[in-house]
Amino acid sequence: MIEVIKVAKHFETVTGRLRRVKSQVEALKEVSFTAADGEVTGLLGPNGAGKTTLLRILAGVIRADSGSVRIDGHDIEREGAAARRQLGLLGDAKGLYPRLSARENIEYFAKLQGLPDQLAAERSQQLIERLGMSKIADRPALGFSQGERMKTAVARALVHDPQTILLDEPTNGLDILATRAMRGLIQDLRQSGKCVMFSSHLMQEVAALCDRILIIHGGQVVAAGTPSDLLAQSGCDQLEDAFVKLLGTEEGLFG
Ligand SMILES: Nc1ncnc2c1ncn2[C@@H]1O[C@H](COP(=O)(O)OP(=O)(O)OP(=O)(O)O)[C@@H](O)[C@H]1O
Repeated sequence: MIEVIKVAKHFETVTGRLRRVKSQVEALKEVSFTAADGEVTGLLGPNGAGKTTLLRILAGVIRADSGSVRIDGHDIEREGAAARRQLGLLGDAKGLYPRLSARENIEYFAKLQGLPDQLAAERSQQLIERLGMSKIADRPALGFSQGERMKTAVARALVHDPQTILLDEPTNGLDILATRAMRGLIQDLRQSGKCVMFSSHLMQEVAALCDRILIIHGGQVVAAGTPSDLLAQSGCDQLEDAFVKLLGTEEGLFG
């Protein structure tokens, strides 16, 4: 379960060589929500809405300026290690160690999470089978296709069997078959009682998979609820129209 209370985050940027100009980006402005176990929560918003920033804060990769986050009851500031044990993150970078094989990449992360060698090997093998990676499992990651990299990164995020799973644009760059496999995996995770949160700027993707949807725009939650809640809130009878109305712009949603 994820509990977020009034989380805010800004970034400072400096431009110009001769005359340095400082500016500030308010990436998140007092965002609050709860994401439950056994549900898929979609984080929907156009480019630059604050989705990646929010997921990175939830995963403890960057710190919020203010507000609080609890993962399965553990405060990410005060009980960071306990919170991170419950978390699997598929981040935006998906960097793999190029000289290690897919299996070694997965096992290495399992060991970083504190799994003993044998359990790390067993869990890695289970995920390799579940994700249909047997043919690439023992090849070095260097030269992997986008889909192969994605599968390895997903296995790595799930290898310690986390209760809460954060996926940043998990189908980005995947072909139709790989996208369907990813959707199946997300549904299986929900079925087994996990709390799954994933970000997307594609309305169709979120509508197809999510029990609850959080729409963010300009660093703020502009609407939240089940798909039928969103229809009721917007007064529309099509989800696509509801999203546009709640967001106040069509920008970036249908890319
Ligand atoms: N390290 C950073 N330094 C400066 N600004 C940043 C930084 N990270 C994010 N931002 C800014 O914060 C805002 C939110 O960015 P974020 O990456 O969270 O959006 P997003 O919803 O994930 O967008 P996209 O769909 O385009 O990936 C943007 O205006 C972005 O430029």
